[in-house]
Amino acid sequence: MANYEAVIGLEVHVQLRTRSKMFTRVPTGYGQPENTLTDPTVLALPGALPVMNRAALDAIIKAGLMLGCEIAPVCKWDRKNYFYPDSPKNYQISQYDQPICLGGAVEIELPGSARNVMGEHKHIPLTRIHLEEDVGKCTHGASDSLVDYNRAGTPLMEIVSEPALHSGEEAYAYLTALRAAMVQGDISECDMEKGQMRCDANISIRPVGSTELGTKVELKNLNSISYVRAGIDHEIKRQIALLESGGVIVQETRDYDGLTGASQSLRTKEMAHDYRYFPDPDLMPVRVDEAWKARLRATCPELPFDRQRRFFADYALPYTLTSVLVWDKPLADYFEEAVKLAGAQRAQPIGNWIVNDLLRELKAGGAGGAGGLSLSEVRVRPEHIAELVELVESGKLLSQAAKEVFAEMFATGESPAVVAEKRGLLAEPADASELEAWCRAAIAENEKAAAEFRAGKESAINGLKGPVMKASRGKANPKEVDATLRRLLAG
Ligand SMILES: Nc1ncnc2c1ncn2[C@@H]1O[C@H](COP(=O)(O)OP(=O)(O)OP(=O)(O)O)[C@@H](O)[C@H]1O
Ligand SMILES: [Mg+2]
Ligand SMILES: [Mg+2]
Repeated sequence: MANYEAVIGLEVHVQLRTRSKMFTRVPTGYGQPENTLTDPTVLALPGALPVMNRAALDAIIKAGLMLGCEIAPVCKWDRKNYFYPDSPKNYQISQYDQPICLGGAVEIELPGSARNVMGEHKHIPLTRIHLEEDVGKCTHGASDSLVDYNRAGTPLMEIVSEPALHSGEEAYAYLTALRAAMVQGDISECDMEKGQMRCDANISIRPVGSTELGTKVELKNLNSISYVRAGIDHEIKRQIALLESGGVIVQETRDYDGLTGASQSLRTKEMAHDYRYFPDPDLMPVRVDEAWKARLRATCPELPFDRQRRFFADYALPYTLTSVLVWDKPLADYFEEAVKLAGAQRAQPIGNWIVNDLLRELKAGGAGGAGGLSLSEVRVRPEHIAELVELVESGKLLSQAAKEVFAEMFATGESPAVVAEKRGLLAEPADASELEAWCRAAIAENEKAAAEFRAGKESAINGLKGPVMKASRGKANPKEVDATLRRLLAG
């Protein structure tokens, strides 16, 4: 049995988050009554002419810059001709041989050996990104079909990867990274359930070691990232089984059903469309100069993996924290705001409070338990987290008390110092002579621990802290206890 390698290229369609459509002022939208977001241009009534939406061009140029594409100095519009009711014009305005973005790459991370271990990174090269208009939506009933043109004319970009992915897992990682970049760049919300991001997967297999590409099968209607992963893995198995049993792979488009996990042929190569592309005579080519690019480059956010590398370098933050923070831009911004206030040396406890405690409360929806709050609705601000960490680090708040303070602060939005004061949770500044007396007593009563510590067993000091804390009824400042014990033990 030969060993096969899978080769996968993805075509990803992303709706741009513009207020109006690609070639007319009609607003874009989802969930409105059918055929209300239309006008003569959307409906292709005689005499209607397209006018380009600058915001859509801005968005695709920004996307291209974020992904390291070359922005073509000149690009043009072409008509992709086909006859189907989802397009009243009988063609779709797209870009054929002169797309706006060329090259570039999507950086991906594969799963690590464990959840808390960083996985391998790869750069998946892009072929191109072009701009086109979305089409309408057909709903087929038993005896008739209905068409809704609300979606028609929505700015849509198509991101085409090189055939450089090799498994469903890699495709999953690619789509995750791409979606995060587009969401963080405010280019699209990429909600796959609303069709704002859609993916076609082209899949072939070849014997390991071969450099030629095999015959590709295109999978359509993959409407979640998990379905893409499952659909690809299913198709790879199907192709291998077919070749192993002496069959041949035919170039075709298949439909994958994420619910049943089965696929069926939609059309084969013989039935493929001939789109008769030609330049659209109603639209001028687009020239993108340096100033336009520079203006958009200034708006590009740091990509998640770049931010993660900076978090490692600047804050020595562990992977378990960075891998949660960087995928959520508002959360990572919140973290950095708190760090700015409390100092980089406190980044780790700040990260812990945010990733563990704040996120848990957000998921639970706060004290009311309504479930699912967003960061913008939360009353705890970064300065509160910074202050809380400072109180703990200075020894004024013990960790159990800090948890109580956090819960109350989350509920009321009061500052941690105010909450701690009000509830009498602050550690009392110990009288120095009293503290020293407690420490001397603890050393005298725990000769073994004291001797072990003096002999170099660092952890033995913990056996002495307990009695001191007990004597102080939990109010002593642990930092001061530690310092006093060390001074006495050294003397
Ligand atoms: N043999 C192959 N095996 C796997 N992937 C392939 C193979 N050949 C091409 N691809 C991938 O298929 C995709 C082709 O997309 P492209 O939009 O260029 O053409 P298309 O699918 O023919 O056109 P359309 O947009 O009409 O679907 C790319 O992502 C490319 O990497
Ligand atoms: Mg394509
Ligand atoms: Mg295709």
